Amino acid sequence: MFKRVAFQSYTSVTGNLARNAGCRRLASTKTLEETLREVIPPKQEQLKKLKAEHAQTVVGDVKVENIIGGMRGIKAMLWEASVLDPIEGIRFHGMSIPECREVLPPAPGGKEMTPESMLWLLMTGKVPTPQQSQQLSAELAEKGELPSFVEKLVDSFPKTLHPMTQLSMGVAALNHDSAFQAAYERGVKKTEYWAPTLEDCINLVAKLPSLAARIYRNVYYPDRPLVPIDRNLDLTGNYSNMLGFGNNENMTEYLRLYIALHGDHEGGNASAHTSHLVGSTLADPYLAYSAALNALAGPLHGLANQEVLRWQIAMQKEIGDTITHDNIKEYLWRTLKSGRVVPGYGHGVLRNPDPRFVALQDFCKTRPDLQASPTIQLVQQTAEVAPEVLKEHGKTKNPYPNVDAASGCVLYHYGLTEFKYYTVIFGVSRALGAVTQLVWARALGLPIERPKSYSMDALEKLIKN
Ligand SMILES: CC(=O)SCCNC(=O)CCNC(=O)[C@H](O)C(C)(C)COP(=O)(O)OP(=O)(O)OC[C@H]1O[C@@H](n2cnc3c(N)ncnc32)[C@H](O)[C@@H]1OP(=O)(O)O
Ligand SMILES: O=C([O-])CC(=O)C(=O)O
Repeated sequence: MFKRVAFQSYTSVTGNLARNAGCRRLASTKTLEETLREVIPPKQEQLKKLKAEHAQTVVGDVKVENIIGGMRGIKAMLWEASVLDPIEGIRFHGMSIPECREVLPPAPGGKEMTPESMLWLLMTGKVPTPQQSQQLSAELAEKGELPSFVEKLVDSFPKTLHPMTQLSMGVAALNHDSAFQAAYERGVKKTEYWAPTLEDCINLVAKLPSLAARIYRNVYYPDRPLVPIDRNLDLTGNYSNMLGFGNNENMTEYLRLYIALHGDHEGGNASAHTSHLVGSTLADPYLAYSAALNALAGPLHGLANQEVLRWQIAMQKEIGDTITHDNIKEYLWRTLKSGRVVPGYGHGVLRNPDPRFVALQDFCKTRPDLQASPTIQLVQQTAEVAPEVLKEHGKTKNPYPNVDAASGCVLYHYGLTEFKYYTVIFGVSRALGAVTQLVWARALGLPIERPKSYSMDALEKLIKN
């Protein structure tokens, strides 16, 4: 059994939410930048105080196992937008996923929180009003078009180039118009860095759907014309439209939830950390996020959602129509005995089922068409069997499903069957957290990242002394 209930039910949190939302919600219709101008000074003060009063306070030990174990467990980064609890999962400025789904404004006519609302929460720590969220949608739609040289660049890629490589290259090329880089060349003061960084970050988030949709069109449907951005739609409404799913409101709602949910997972995960590391050199946000996408493209991280679907479909083909727990168990053992990992299971920090997995499953549970889907049923049944098998296998510290176990099957059911594209959607999402940190790192004046490394000989010498 799970160690603790991963999160409260929607209804049980509603009472607290009204209070939380009330104290966080702004009465005004201030823009994102205006809101940031208000919330940055107290945070700068908080950091100053931490430095002055606690610079020498010890918060943990570093053991040899941490050094050789991928720095697992070392508390070593400042990250404002979210904190991951191994048992409860992610909290965005203290708010759980069900709480966010309850209070973050949806798109007009929709029910799911939008990525814009999530971005606002991540950046400011405040729940936006519906007007603020829609104002941000309008700003993103206005800035969403790609420069024509980036369109030409992306159109020149071979169809066989992985969509994640294309996304990373397209994002890097956007730095041609970086406001931060131009401001740096002009000699802008350090204390002013965050404003041009924010400008780049908003532009990046705005342009990601056009870039990602263009890659989808080029690779899979080269004869299909690309739909232009509709200034009246939210970010995901436009993305879904450009992908060719604009007439499927359920798919658009799923994408809103998916993109909002995958937005941030504290700072230590490989993509977020990469963005922060590269950004700490004062490389502009496009270069920092392009690097992050390369980390996301690894199969132990974001590419796992592609691998999960590939693996589940192969399982489906092999098992045929008689899907039983025993058949699934046998398939799981074959995967493990062949020396492969079970994609979508395990985690570097989590020690319970991922609440993002639970939220995506919850989306399926409320829709009979999704419940009837054989692929979704297979994913659900695998989640019932795999933890016991992985426990018996005895290696992974977390035998439960992570978000990638569930994210692809709904896309597949709605007709987005090209697995190699799945991580691109993750890439559209992860920008929310990465850009938030880039803005805050500049606002707080965080330094270049430079941990100390040791060779094994140097480590042995250190141990002897
Ligand atoms: C959005 C995300 O990035 S979520 C993660 C997506 N990735 C996946 O789903 C891929 C499958 N999972 C994994 O490979 C791992 O669980 C990771 C990469 C997520 C975490 O890695 P770690 O923190 O090193 O996991 P952990 O400490 O539990 O690993 C211990 C051992 O269990 C193995 N293990 C971990 N998860 C699995 C798994 N799902 N299947 C089989 N073996 C596993 C590890 O490979 C490791 O084996 P080793 O001692 O032979 O090297
Ligand atoms: O936190 C991690 O290491 C991996 C993960 O789930 C994410 O980045 O979303």
